[in-house]
Amino acid sequence: MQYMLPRLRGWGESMSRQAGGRAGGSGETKIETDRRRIRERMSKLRREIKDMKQARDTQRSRRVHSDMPSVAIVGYTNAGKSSLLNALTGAGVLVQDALFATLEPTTRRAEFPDGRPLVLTDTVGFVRHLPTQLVEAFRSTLEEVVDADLLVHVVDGSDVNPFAQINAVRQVISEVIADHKGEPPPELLVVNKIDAASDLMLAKLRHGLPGAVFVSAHTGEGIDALRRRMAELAAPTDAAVDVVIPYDRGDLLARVHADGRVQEAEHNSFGTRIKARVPVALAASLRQFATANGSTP
Ligand SMILES: Nc1nc2c(ncn2[C@@H]2O[C@H](COP(=O)(O)OP(=O)(O)OP(=O)(O)O)[C@@H](O)[C@H]2O)c(=O)[nH]1
Ligand SMILES: [Mg+2]
Repeated sequence: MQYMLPRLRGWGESMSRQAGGRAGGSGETKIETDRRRIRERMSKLRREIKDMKQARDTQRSRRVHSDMPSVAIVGYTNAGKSSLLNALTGAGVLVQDALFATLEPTTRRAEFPDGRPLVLTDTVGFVRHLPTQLVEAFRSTLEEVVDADLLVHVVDGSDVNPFAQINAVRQVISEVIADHKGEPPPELLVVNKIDAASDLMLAKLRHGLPGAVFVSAHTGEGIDALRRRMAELAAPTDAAVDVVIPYDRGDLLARVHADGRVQEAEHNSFGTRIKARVPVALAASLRQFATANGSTP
């Protein structure tokens, strides 16, 4: 943070608005007021981030056991992520014309057009040149990103340079993924604020981002199309099984361990009782061994 203060005029202005007006002590110049406000805001952010970790861990462990696809809404700060969550779910999450209006991931249940449930998580915004201390803090909130089945990457189409925002966000995502040594979830680009974007910029974006969906969280335009794209991309690739695999089917048991995520395993007189999430094709081969209360597709 410290190293940013000298060149933070633009930020300072937004932060001042966010802090609620431009009081400013007597004799303080505008830039001094801004710097003081940023300092206050950042120490508040640091405290709040510390408190979030525990709640997040609880939320995440719950989700691992859920069959619902999880979609994380990511994007540059102020792109309209929270507005999009509201447009998709009617959640009533805080929306503000301010940097870092959202300080912790918010998860809501939603439905695809065919009625299948999903969980949608609104995340903390990204910026370029985030001070090192804060990168660390925010990165931990981005664990949500690593666990997602799909990333809905929101871009502000009314920004002067949406392409730069996209690159900055992708850079942060790839760093987060590299830290977790995981595979990046698929990404769906969503250009938001088309009601406010210029025709020229929209034309450039349509040309440069052929797979993107164009929406306005404000007017609702494109939201249904977005829902349909999300449903296509977040189709579950695995299924929950609860089976007893006989001891002479060591081959199947080995495949469950190799290709699936085992939640519980115990040996009984009939075979190995196993609860796991496995690829849909393997679930079909296991169907014959389903337990009475277990379910296979
Ligand atoms: N014109 C227009 N403005 C929008 C649209 N969506 C969001 N906004 C405005 O953009 C600003 C930021 O919206 P948020 O939803 O808080 O953005 P965010 O990405 O969650 O921001 P952070 O949580 O701060 O990272 C607010 O002033 C919104 O009213 C839209 O479709 N059109
Ligand atoms: Mg937000």
